[in-house]
Amino acid sequence: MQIRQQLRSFANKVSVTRKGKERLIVNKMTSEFNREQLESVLKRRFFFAPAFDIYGGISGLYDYGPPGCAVQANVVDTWRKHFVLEEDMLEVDTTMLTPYEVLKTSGHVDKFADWMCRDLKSGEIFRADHLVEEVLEARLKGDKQARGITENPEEEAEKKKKKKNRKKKVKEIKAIKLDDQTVSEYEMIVAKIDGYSGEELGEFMEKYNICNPATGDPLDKPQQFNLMFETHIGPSGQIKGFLRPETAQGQFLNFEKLLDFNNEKMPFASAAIGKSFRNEISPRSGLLRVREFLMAEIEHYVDPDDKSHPKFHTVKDMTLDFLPRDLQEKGQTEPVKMTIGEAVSKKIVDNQTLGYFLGRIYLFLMKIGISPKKFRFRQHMANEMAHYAQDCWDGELLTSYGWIECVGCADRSAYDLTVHSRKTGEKLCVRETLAEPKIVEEFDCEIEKKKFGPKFRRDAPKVEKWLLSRSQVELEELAQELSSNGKIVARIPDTTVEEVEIPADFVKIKKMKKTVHVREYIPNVIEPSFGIGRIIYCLYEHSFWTRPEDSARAVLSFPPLVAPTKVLLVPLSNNATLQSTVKDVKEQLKAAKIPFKVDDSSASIGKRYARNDELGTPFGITIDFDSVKDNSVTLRERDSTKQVRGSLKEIIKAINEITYDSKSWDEGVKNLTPFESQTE
Ligand SMILES: Nc1ncnc2c1ncn2[C@@H]1O[C@H](COP(=O)(O)OP(=O)(O)OP(=O)(O)O)[C@@H](O)[C@H]1O
Repeated sequence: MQIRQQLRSFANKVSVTRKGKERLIVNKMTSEFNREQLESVLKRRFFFAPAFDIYGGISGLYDYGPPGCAVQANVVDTWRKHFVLEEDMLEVDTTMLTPYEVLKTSGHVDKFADWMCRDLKSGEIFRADHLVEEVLEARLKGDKQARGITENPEEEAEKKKKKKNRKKKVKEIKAIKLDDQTVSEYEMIVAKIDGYSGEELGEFMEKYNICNPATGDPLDKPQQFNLMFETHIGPSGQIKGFLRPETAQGQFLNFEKLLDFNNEKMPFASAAIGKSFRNEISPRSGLLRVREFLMAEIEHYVDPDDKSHPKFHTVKDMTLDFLPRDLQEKGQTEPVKMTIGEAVSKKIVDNQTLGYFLGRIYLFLMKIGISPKKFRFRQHMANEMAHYAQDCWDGELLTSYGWIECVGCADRSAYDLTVHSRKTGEKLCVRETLAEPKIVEEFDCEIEKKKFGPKFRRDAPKVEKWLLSRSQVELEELAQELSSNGKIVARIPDTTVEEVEIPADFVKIKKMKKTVHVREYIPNVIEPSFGIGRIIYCLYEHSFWTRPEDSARAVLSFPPLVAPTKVLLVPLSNNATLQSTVKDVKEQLKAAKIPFKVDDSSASIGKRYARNDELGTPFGITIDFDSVKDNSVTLRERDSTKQVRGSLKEIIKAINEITYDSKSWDEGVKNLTPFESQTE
């Protein structure tokens, strides 16, 4: 929820116990998990690599290689089917280049920023909150050491092992005892680190003497740094713009066209998948904090008076891990298990539509292979959210860097449509014909049209349009302004003057009884927002393990649905007799649209399988001399290394059912013959 976090100057402080940001210090994974080994596999097998590598790279920019691309394509495909198709969403593809005006109106130009501070000597730049956090955590750790308090020995050993390879700002931890008061102050700051203003961070830096941790040189006061990449559109350099920091604004701006496309029916949702750009001050933790990343966002438009969801019953009995704000306020970090139905009925989750999407987000993540044990929904604290947001939950995944926000799900109220409507004068609202006409008391705006031309000249149509498109709340304010000042003074978009003065005799704004046939409202927006790259990195961690009998043999246990290649085809040997069968099997796999790779190298079958376990290939088909005789092949399952034998037709059927119909291995191969093999 970047925009909500960045717009928190509206809601200054966060009293959150500890948001799961990347933690360079605490590795909460099981002791078997070895991040260096995973990273080495991902690098060696070219899942991804630093962009512009041979030029030295630029931090926060990465290229995906063939397996990384295939995983991404499969995750995006699953997302599209799970949300866009199953939920009848309207997908749009909007431009990444966004004019200044749009992002000024949305609040990004003023508020989409983090705090940075500069080393006065070397010019090195630090992200202020990360720096304060890391320095204080290091001092707290030094204090524990000085007091002889040891942490979990397993974790300690793991950390020592990794310490050497880690590039950290805080290089050394000195065992220095702090007084109790300082310890509790440090702990409180670290716990609430997400919510401090630049001024407060500056005060901590001064009070606790926080300098460049590597050199001890002094740092400048924190300055706000806008995270958007600025550019100019067109050769004149006159049109200022930005690379978009989220896809959401492009969707809001198309609201009217989408509503029309949907035959004016509500509720409905738009969706977009596309790159977003954020000039992060200190990109780190691999794919988790980068400067260019793929987002998949949904904007679900709903009646503010009725946030029920027709399919809520399909998720209401799902039990999930929730970390609500009241628990966080009490310092609790353990989530509670609850059904979505209970969370909504107790108003822990604000409404059914939000609850419905929490359920759908969870199901999507499980489908692509995220571990249910490393997932939780954490609610934003009341003052962590933007002032307009009604409720907001982050889908967080546990990684070796700690709990990481991978999906945000917020009720953004009517904020975005309202600000864009105000700015452009376009009504971004829903008009619903009422079953029965209603008598209502409403503000009405009558204008003396003939007076507008002579006074406002070219601006006249814009002033008229602006007045006639005001909402009820705005009309009430304008009526008060007219009665107290005798005129309206307003900034009206695209007029030739900065402020327009409308005299009292040009316009009458009065409350009157009216019979209305139409109800007009600005919809609220429920927004699930996915960072695809972050999710994929978590999937890599959650899928990674090594064979107990040989820790050098790494496996990526992707579900077949998202695995880059589904089948490894291995001829038993290079004997020419097998060639025509191999060709035949290839053709049949192609016809069945099953992505496969052939490994006909001279390496042993076991080695060939092991190489592909690292790529997460879920199935192996072995072609041997019996295959030539009777067209039977063996099928090997990556995780269990179990094998079965059957005709190629039966094997293809089993692969398809396991991959695309979510059948388990046992179910998929129940009619095939178990096969004992010495190949592993
Ligand atoms: N720098 C980034 N690199 C990779 N993914 C990101 C980055 N920033 C945001 N995302 C992804 O986009 C999703 C939606 O963006 P949102 O604005 O909610 O994030 P955010 O709250 O700014 O994240 P953070 O607090 O970690 O910076 C996040 O849940 C995350 O998955």
